[in-house]
Amino acid sequence: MLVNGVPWRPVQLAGNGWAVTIIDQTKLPHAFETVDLTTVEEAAHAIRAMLVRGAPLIGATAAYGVALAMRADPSDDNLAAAIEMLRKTRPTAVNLFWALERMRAALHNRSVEERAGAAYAAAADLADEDAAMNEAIGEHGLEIIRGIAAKKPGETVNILTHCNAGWLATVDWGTALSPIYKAHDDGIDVHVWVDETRPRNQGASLTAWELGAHGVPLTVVVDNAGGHLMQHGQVDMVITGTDRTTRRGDVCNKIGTYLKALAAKDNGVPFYVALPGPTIDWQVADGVAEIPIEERHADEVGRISGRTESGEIVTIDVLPENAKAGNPAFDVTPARLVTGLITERGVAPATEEGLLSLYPEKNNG
Ligand SMILES: CSC[C@@H](O)[C@@H](O)C(=O)COP(=O)(O)O
Repeated sequence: MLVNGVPWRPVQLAGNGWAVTIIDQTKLPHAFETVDLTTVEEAAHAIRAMLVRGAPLIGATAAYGVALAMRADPSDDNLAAAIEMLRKTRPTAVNLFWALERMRAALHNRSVEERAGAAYAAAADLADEDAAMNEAIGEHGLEIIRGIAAKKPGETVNILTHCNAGWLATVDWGTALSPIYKAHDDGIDVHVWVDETRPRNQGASLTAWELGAHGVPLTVVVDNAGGHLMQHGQVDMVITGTDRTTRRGDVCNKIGTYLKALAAKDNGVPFYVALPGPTIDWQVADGVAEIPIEERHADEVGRISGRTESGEIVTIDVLPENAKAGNPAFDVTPARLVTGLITERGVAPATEEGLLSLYPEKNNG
């Protein structure tokens, strides 16, 4: 996507051809700052501290982290150590583990002389594939939006989304936002309700920033507004991303997604989830019982950052002293609440049969 007319990916090779440039997403929307990662430790820190975030982007950054490690020391021991370090950064997005296993498979048979070059090539392939998959998700999702638009000619299509599943969360296009970009570019009158997405405000800070930069009309709402908007006919569909989708179609996404799905069910609003194939964890069936949910630091709940009128970025406390805060970062929406899964291969019902119809090579039963 373009930033001030310049094409950007949230992870890309630096001008020197070997460092890895990321956008520091903790600074958005107030400042667009980039950071050059030069070591695997820096890549691990960027994922853990959420300078980069979003399931596909976490995977792509980890892949480049392995490349940085191989440039420094291409030994077997260092390959294993780099993968182990990166595996521990965040527990929920399965794209991280998928990307690391793909890097291991691409490199374990390579000689140490070949490893660094092969690692950069494998990371670049993975990144390009992510961008292509997300663009395809956009095309399939566009058909759904077209269908809704056709039923209300001359009226706005109102779409609610949670967290940030746009181009900032991927290598390009995004997952949930990709169909919205396609619809907007196609001339469909779309408007997006953007959940602010406490505690880190990925909706208010990132989704609003990137949709706004592309000219897509949006309104930021507090996380609890969605049910009310749906009751009053102001939401035509919900689209979210996912960090891990089980083989039977349960979806794990940013905390609060489940409540939106319940409200959508109660109000007859279609609830779609957009994802590339690597976000499916074929080993897992029951998302509630089996997906590890990241518990993040209580400070994310107890503090809020923002910009003062004078332009200074400040962090303030919002809790009484000594109040305990809990911070589960994701929740699981059971498949029965999901209208459809929008993938790069098409749209499937959220069932094992539905997913296997799109990914028949995963059918080993
Ligand atoms: C295309 S991104 C899908 C998900 O990763 C996204 O919706 C999300 O929940 C991101 O969470 P985050 O904690 O910001 O990494």
